[in-house]
Amino acid sequence: MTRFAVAGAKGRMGQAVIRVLTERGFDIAATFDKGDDIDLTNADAVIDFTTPNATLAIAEACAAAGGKVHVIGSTGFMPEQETALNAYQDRNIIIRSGNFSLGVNILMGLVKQAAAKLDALDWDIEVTEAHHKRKVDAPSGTALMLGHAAADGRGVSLHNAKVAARDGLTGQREPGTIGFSVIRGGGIVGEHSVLFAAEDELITLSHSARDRTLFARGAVEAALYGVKQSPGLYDMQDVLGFN
Ligand SMILES: NC(=O)C1=CN([C@@H]2O[C@H](COP(=O)(O)OP(=O)(O)OC[C@H]3O[C@@H](n4cnc5c(N)ncnc54)[C@H](OP(=O)(O)O)[C@@H]3O)[C@@H](O)[C@H]2O)C=CC1
Ligand SMILES: O=C(O)C1=N[C@H](C(=O)O)C[C@H](O)C1
Repeated sequence: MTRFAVAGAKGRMGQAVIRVLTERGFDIAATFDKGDDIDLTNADAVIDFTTPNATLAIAEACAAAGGKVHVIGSTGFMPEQETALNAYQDRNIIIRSGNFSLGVNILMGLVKQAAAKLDALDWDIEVTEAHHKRKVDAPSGTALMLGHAAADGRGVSLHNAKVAARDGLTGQREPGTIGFSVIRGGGIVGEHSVLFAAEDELITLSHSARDRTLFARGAVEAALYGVKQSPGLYDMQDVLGFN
């Protein structure tokens, strides 16, 4: 039976993961938080919802322990942190997603399809996300995944198309850009929508998360998929068989 370690165990997601593992009767070999030793000796897979810096330290610990399944839910990585993390794919089985829910992973396909069909000169794309007041990164990992799906559909790079902030005398909307808006408040678990706007009609594709347990369930499924894979970089689309 797969033996799990849980990183960020006292956090909102860490607690949800421990609940799901306990309900399903899995062996929790280790739990750790900030300041604790990362001992992965007795674990096959670590589920990690922490911070980018912590995730890099955990990737190193996985590699030092001979290569482990590293399920990464942490968001807010800077480009250089992404590069550093990707370097571990030769040694670890990395399964990383900004959102482990089934719904968001289906939404990504729908967004890509719509973006491919709607002419960039006539249809503007705007991604909106809302989260609880304690979230520290923006736009959310999910919003960025949806932005990438839209950009892929259009055959452009999100890096070039992204407009993440508007304030003051912004000038008119640049055709072909993909805009992001961010709301933070209260206890919102996670709301995402992608608006396709033409002069006379609008399409909105959206997802609403009502409970963190759904992310935790997805992460556990990702780990169970990971123990059957070779070292490499995977995402939730692979786990769900969508790739
Ligand atoms: N991909 C997905 O489906 C989802 C991703 N997330 C992402 O997961 C991350 C965590 O979210 P959430 O649980 O709400 O955040 P929390 O702040 O509640 O939890 C993060 C936990 O990580 C701990 N931590 C910080 N540094 C380290 C370290 N070096 N080693 C081990 N543990 C550490 C924190 O401890 P301390 O408080 O002491 O600093 C805290 O317990 C965020 O990036 C969020 O965006 C969230 C939900 C779903
Ligand atoms: O921080 C959160 O809470 C969440 N973070 C993820 C993200 O950045 O998209 C996933 C989910 O929306 C909740």
